[in-house]
Formats: sequence, structure tokens, C-alpha cells
Amino acid sequence: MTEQQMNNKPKTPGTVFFLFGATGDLARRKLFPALYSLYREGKLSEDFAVIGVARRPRTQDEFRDDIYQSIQEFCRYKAQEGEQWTAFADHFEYKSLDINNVEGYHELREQTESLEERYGIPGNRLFYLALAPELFGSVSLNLQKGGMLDSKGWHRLVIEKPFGYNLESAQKLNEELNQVFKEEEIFRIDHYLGKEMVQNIEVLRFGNALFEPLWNNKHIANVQITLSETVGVEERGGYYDHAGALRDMGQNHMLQMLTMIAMEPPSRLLPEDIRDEKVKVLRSLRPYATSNEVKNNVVRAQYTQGQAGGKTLPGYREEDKVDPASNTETFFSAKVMVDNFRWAGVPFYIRTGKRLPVKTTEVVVEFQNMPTNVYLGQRHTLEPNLLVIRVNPMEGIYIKINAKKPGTESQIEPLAMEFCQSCLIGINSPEAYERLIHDAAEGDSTYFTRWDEVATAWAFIDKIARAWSENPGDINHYPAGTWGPKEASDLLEQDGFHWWPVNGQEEDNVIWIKS
Ligand SMILES: NC(=O)C1=CN([C@@H]2O[C@H](COP(=O)(O)OP(=O)(O)OC[C@H]3O[C@@H](n4cnc5c(N)ncnc54)[C@H](OP(=O)(O)O)[C@@H]3O)[C@@H](O)[C@H]2O)C=CC1
Ligand SMILES: O=C1O[C@H](COP(=O)(O)O)[C@@H](O)[C@H](O)[C@H]1O
Repeated sequence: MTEQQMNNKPKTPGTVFFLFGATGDLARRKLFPALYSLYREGKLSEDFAVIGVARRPRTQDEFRDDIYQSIQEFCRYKAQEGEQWTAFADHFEYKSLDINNVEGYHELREQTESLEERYGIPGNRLFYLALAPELFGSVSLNLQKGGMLDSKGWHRLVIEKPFGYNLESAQKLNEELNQVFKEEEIFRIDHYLGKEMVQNIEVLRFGNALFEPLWNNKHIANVQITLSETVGVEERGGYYDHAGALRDMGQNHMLQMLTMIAMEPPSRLLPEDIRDEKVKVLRSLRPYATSNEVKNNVVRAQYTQGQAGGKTLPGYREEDKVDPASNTETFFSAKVMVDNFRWAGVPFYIRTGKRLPVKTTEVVVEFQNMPTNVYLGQRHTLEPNLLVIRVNPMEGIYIKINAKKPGTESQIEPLAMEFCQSCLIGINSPEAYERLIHDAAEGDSTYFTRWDEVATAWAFIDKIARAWSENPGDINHYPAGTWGPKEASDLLEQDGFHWWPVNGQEEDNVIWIKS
């Protein structure tokens, strides 16, 4: 969905949104701001209500104050005190409830019905679980037992990641959810699918005769996907130390981005057609058959103390709530092969890590060299053409080509033509969570992961995790503030490639033509 499509989107139907985990980090940083932006842009119908659920006590005023603070700090619109704010905040109520207490759901039901009556909401209920994953199954069962699914309208469950810890636990969770909700009522969040430029991959590919004919192993040499973060584990050490980069980013965001790059054009732009094509890519991933194959194709590493911006950054083992002897990876990089007709022989290199030099998400598509270099006699090497899709924090694309240096006889130089969408005045791209909450309320599951995608992704990831668990101490290290271990570069160098510089580290031998 492009920004224009998002702007053209209708208002959501009358809905009660339940935010389970309303006092948590995700609600504060992402969910309240997303609801406010939707409201400010007129994309929420007037007949909406939000009930925040968590255990700790909060008066309605305290809860609304929390929301106000969250919006001031994290939203792309600032809350304006006065009538407009009061009109928005009035839609929010809080319910203190331990999700394991079934009795409490009967009270929640009464509160809900009274809000539905007040706003004329026809019984549509959207349950957003911003909770620790081990609570997902109980909430869904208790919603049923507590009569929360007896209303006349639709009922949808929006589930945060991680969806399971491995294939087995994901299957168990899915079975629990399926006792209550049908697959079409379950919206599994992968917030990368809500990002403007991830959704734009589809348009770039299927809307441009310039790219799609070249989008295959005859013309593309390799694809590089980088999701780098400068932050460490922050307050999430307890969760992260159990998950690691492979499960936290690999199983979901990285593989989902890979599917968007590699999928076949769907016959129609309908959710099931798109998701059918994505799952075919996941099924085509070449599994690593042995631990040795994992070792040769996947690199894991953990950050140690390092320097960035004149500051000393702690090593991972010194972080809060992290085991001081932890071998959890904070970085991984892999060479992934997609064994189908389109991609046979084209390596997809993926890497992600915390405490890397820049925050960026970028896809680099490196095209093959020209069949012969007619300029070789004049001692010119030709750089490969690149298409670079910048997902965040900058949004846009650039294309790197070779061109004649003006005014010279035959000198050739690389030229990058850049379209920086996020630099354009007036563009204030919606946050991923805005699109996803809006889509879920509309029942559009295109950018949510279907069960077979989740299961197939876990089957691929489990092989890596299992091989690693055989030798937990066999992990590389990198100083915080660097690009990970040398082994991550070796992965490409052994194939004759290298990581292209990403956002913020533009090549200086290239002439940049910027939008
Ligand atoms: N934070 C982030 O950036 C991201 C988070 N996620 C996912 O979102 C989910 C939530 O994460 P996050 O917000 O960081 O977690 P937090 O630990 O910050 O928040 C957890 C929330 O759950 C509530 N809670 C815990 N136990 C119960 C219970 N028994 N009954 C009712 N409420 C309960 C807590 O409130 P109280 O203590 O008051 O009960 C709190 O509101 C997780 O699945 C996480 O993996 C995904 C991507 C990014
Ligand atoms: O899902 C997650 O994503 C964030 C990174 O998201 P971004 O939108 O800021 O790129 C990551 O920090 C976190 O560990 C992970 O759980």
C-alpha cells in the first residue's frame, strides 16, 4: 500500500480496540501514537473506543495522562491540549485485569457493552495482544470463556511477535488460538510489513517495466538485505537473551523482506494471492542440511565493549537482565539460496545486528556485469549496476549506473540517481503500526503473516538454531559500534562479492544526483 493509497483509505468501521498490555513499552512507544495519528488524519471513525488492559491499577485520568505523555514523546503529531485532545482521550478507558482471571472478563464485558452503547458500536471487537508471548494462548481462551466473543459484530485477534520460539512451540500456540479464532480472524503482526518502503517493493517491481524483466538469475548477481541497529538491547535484555538476533529479527522481518523481493507477481492483489506467493518463496529456501552447512553459510556474533560517538558502550554481557556468561547472538549474517526457476544460483545475503555503526534497513540488488567490457582496452573497470531500496530511517531508492564523465574523452564514472522520499517536504509517512492497526480493523490481512508462512519460516530457522545449540560457545565477537565480525564479510568475499556501503556511508567515488 503506497502513501497515497493509505491516504485514500476509508475510515475504520466502528470498533472497540482492546490493548492488552496497555502499560507496556510497545503500547507507549507505538500503539497509542499510531491510534492518535489515525485519529488526527480522520482515519478512525468517530464510533471507536479503546480499552487498555493490564494488571497495575490506573484511574481513567492516569491512563489518559499516560497516553498523552506517550504521544508527546513518540507520535509524529503532537497532542494539542484542549477540546481536540479531550475529544480523543474520552474514547479511552482502562481496565485493571490479570488476564488469567476469567471472572474479570465478565466485568470487561460489561464495560465494553456500555462503551458500545455509548458510541453506537455494532459489536466489532479487535483484541490487540501486546503481551509476553506465553500469555497469548490464555488470553484467547479466556476471551471466549468470559463471553467477550458473544457480540454480534466481528472479532479479530492481533498478535505481536514472536509467534513461538521454534516450529514446535509455534504449532502449539497456533492450535491454542485455533480453538477460539479462525485463521482469517488472526492477524499476526510483522511490523516491517507495515513500513512504507517494504510495501513499495511490490509497486517498484510490479509497476515498472524497467525492473521486472531483469528481476531474475539472468540479470541479478546477488541481493543484500541489511537491518542494522545502533541500539543495544535496552530494557529488553530478559526477552532478548532468550531469543537472540536470529529469532528476534531473522525468522520474521528478514525473511518477510526476502519474500517481498523474491516472490512471483500475484495473479491479483488480494491478500491470499500475495501470501500464496510469499509462502512459495519460503518453501523454496534451501535448508541447511548439516551443522557444517550452517557453519559455512551462517555467521553469528555478539558485541563486546566498544566506542561510538565518543562514548564507551558496554558489551552485551554487561547489559541489564543479560546472563553475564551469555552466548546469545546479537548479530547474524547468512547466505540464503532460493531454489526456484527465477532465483537459482543467486545468493541472498542477509545481516542484522545490534550496536552496529548506523541504524538502517536497506536492500541492495546487485546486477550482473555486462557480458563483455568494451571499455577494458581503455583500462576502465565497470562497476555493477545497483538498485538500492532504503526502508528506514531514510525512505527512497537509488540506482547506480555507469556514465561518461562530462568533458572527457572516454572517462567513465559511477553515478547514483537518488530519489529520497523522506526528504520531500510534506511527506510524513505513516508509521508501520498505523497502517497495520488500520488494516486489521478493516479486515485486510495482506500485510500480516499467515500461519503457513510462520511455520515455513520457523522450519528454516530451526535448522540454524539447532546447529548452533550443539556448540553454544562457538560464537564470534565484534566491538560495539562496528559492522560485525570479519566472517560476515568473508561470506560474500568467497563468492567474489562484498557488502555495499549502506545508508550514511555513501561511496565517495560516486557522483550523486539527488532528488
Ligand atoms: N517493545 C517493543 O519494541 C516490541 C515489542 N514486541 C512484542 O510486544 C509484546 C509486548 O512487549 P512490550 O510492550 O515490550 O512488553 P512490556 O513488558 O513492556 O509490557 C508487557 C505488558 O503486559 C502486561 N501484563 C503482563 N502480565 C500480565 C497479566 N498477567 N495480565 C495482564 N497484563 C499483563 C504488563 O502490564 P502490568 O505489569 O501492569 O500487568 C504490560 O502492560 C511482546 O510480545 C513483545 O515481544 C514486538 C516488537 C517490538
Ligand atoms: O521487532 C523488532 O524490531 C525492532 C527494530 O524495529 P525498527 O522498526 O526500529 O527497525 C528491534 O529493535 C527489536 O529488537 C525487534 O524485536
